[in-house]
Amino acid sequence: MITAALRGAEPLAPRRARPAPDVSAIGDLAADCLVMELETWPKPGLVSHVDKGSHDDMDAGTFRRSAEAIKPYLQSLAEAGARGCGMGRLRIIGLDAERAMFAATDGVNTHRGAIFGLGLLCAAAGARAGGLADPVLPLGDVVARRWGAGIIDGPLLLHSHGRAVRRRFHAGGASLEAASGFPSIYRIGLPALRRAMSAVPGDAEAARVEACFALIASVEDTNLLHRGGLDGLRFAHRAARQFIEAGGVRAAGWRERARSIHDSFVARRLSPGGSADLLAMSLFVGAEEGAER
Ligand SMILES: CC(C)(COP(=O)(O)OP(=O)(O)OC[C@H]1O[C@@H](n2cnc3c(N)ncnc32)[C@H](O[C@H]2O[C@H](COP(=O)(O)OP(=O)(O)OP(=O)(O)O)[C@@H](O)[C@H]2O)[C@@H]1O)[C@@H](O)C(=O)NCCC(=O)NCCS
Ligand SMILES: Nc1ncnc2[nH]cnc12
Repeated sequence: MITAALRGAEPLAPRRARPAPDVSAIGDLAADCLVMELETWPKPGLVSHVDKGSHDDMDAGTFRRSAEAIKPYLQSLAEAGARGCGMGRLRIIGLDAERAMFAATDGVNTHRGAIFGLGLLCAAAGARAGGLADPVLPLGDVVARRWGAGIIDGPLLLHSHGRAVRRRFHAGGASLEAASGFPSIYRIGLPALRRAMSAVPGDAEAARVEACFALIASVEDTNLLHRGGLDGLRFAHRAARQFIEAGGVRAAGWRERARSIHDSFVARRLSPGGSADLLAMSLFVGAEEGAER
């Protein structure tokens, strides 16, 4: 379902006007993007098809079950967007998706952040497919305009690591990212994907690695703050920035360097789950809007 250019060896298609997407395909595409994120290695500290990174309570199978379980809810969010639903309705579907995720993973939090961010982007894609949003408006702007205020004014989760560290470190987290129209996707994730796809055509996994490192280098990831505090966040930013500044996946020996950074995150038990989610969202937006845009 995901575009061949993002999955494998084909070059990107030239930029062109696209027909309105089919609402019924949005949930499948979003779930495919979650699997593409999983199937990216080396990703510092994160779970992949190769290893469990800094985690001992989840592996690739846990993530695959989770992606499959939340797919129908991502589709429901797209349909709700196409019907013009407000944030209250989206939140109810999002909370149902969280319950389905926990049931599929025996209580492990694999995709709570992705349900939130990717779910809102699915709703935006639905609104666009349903003719309720300007077809040339980026999906992030659709989210910010239609649901930004509802996101900021929404109820807080009572028991979340994110809430505690956001208070302690004054971090914005997933809500601010979404309410601001996903600047990390448009300024960092998508440009990195495009840059790497033209530098190493035919290696879509390398492009995903580049985007993952670029995101880790700048995102204020509440998972890193939760596990490593400010020192952990700074360590992650520095290591990922050095990888990108050394040429990223365009430089000879990049895979060994990326693997060694992955090992250094595992040694510190750091896991940038927010950046992993933003990688999946960048793939989704790239496929919906054209990664070459
Ligand atoms: C509004 C919510 C997002 C509130 O959630 P929370 O209060 O937890 O807020 P955040 O701290 O903002 O983080 C939520 C998750 O978002 C990901 N994330 C982190 N930083 C960012 C960022 N800067 N930008 C975007 N996204 C970010 C991250 O999710 C991923 O990591 C989780 C797995 O991590 P793991 O290391 O396993 O951590 P834990 O299991 O928590 O602990 P330990 O293992 O360390 O013990 C996983 O969820 C990934 O997806 C953050 O965790 C939202 O949840 C909410 O209100 N939901 C209600 C439904 C709703 O409103 N839906 C709207 C329509 S869909
Ligand atoms: N691949 C991954 N590993 C760990 N946490 C994540 N959160 C989202 N994707 C993840």
